[in-house]
Amino acid sequence: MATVKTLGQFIIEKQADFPYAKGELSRLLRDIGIAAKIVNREINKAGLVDILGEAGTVNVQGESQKKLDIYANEQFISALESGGECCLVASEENEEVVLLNSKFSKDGKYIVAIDPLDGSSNIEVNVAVGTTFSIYRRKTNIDEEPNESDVLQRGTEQVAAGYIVYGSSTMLVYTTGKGVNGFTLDPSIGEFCLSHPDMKIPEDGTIYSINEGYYVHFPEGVKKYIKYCQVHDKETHRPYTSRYIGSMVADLHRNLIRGGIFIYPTTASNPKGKLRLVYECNPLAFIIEQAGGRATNGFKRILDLDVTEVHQRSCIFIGSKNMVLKAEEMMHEYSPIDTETVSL
Ligand SMILES: O=P(O)(O)OC[C@H]1O[C@](O)(COP(=O)(O)O)[C@@H](O)[C@@H]1O
Ligand SMILES: [Mg+2]
Ligand SMILES: [Mg+2]
Repeated sequence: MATVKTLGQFIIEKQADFPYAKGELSRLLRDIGIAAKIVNREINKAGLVDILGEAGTVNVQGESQKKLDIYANEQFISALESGGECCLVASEENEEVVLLNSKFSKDGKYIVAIDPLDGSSNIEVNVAVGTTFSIYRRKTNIDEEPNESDVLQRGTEQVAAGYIVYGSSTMLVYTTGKGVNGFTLDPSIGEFCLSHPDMKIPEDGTIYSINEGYYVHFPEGVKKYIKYCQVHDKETHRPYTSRYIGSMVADLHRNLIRGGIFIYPTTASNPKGKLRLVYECNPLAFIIEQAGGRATNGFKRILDLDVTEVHQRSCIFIGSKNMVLKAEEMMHEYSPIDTETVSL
């Protein structure tokens, strides 16, 4: 009989990969798993409880916050605070970084950046949404008060990252830099169980994922790439299929399993891109790279981008390696960046 391996068991087992590990990161990942279960419980019965709709507040991005954005944010922050391994949180829903001050967490060695609810526009319509998380070691000493500078680290400094997708099933997918593993929540035992070991994204795919509603505002290189995807060419399995859920986590998860590319370029309304580098692009880029894929801003590796602001935005080309390389080729040819004037 197949034995299940829970997330907790797997994390402890993998701790052996890190000779100096004392279990802090394992406990931190456990805390994120606990908050994910609580948020999942509310999402599953969203229509029955007063958790749908607007919260009546606006976040630092100028977006109106949904009740579920706020609820998820509170659940993750309180789980991290009571867990004691994290001393500071950067969240999409908080303008300032959140100092965790409980007697346990103030000495926490880790920083967590989080998008508590990704795909907010899909909450009310019962379409998959997600959570993303990124974990760093603090840069400030244990006797110093952690601050924003602890968050302004390049994606290459992540010690772990992952996402939770709340879809037809709920899955938690994460990496600590040694491959990517996926766990499905079994509601009957209330545990995330290993269901997708050692996930790899196909080097090529036939799915492209971009909001074509903004087509006229896209850089020429992106327009050319979309046309490339739509050309009829049996040999290269084109035309590709267009799929766009509108929840980045769900679009990425599909492409991780099937192969494909997700692009959120610069647009007229978002000249620097829409998605946030620290808690959307960096964690997903770490996952996709660890699964054998590629993630750039069309010119430079996402994980190498300098981080100067907590809510900084970036454009992103992410997914199957050869598809991203092709899109970059188009960007270099049709939308070259003058690196003299534009810092990447
Ligand atoms: O509606 P658009 O402009 O295509 O944007 C959709 C994108 O915005 C997001 O919803 C932004 O994330 P949040 O919902 O966390 O703000 C992504 O999940 C998604 O990929
Ligand atoms: Mg998001
Ligand atoms: Mg969000």
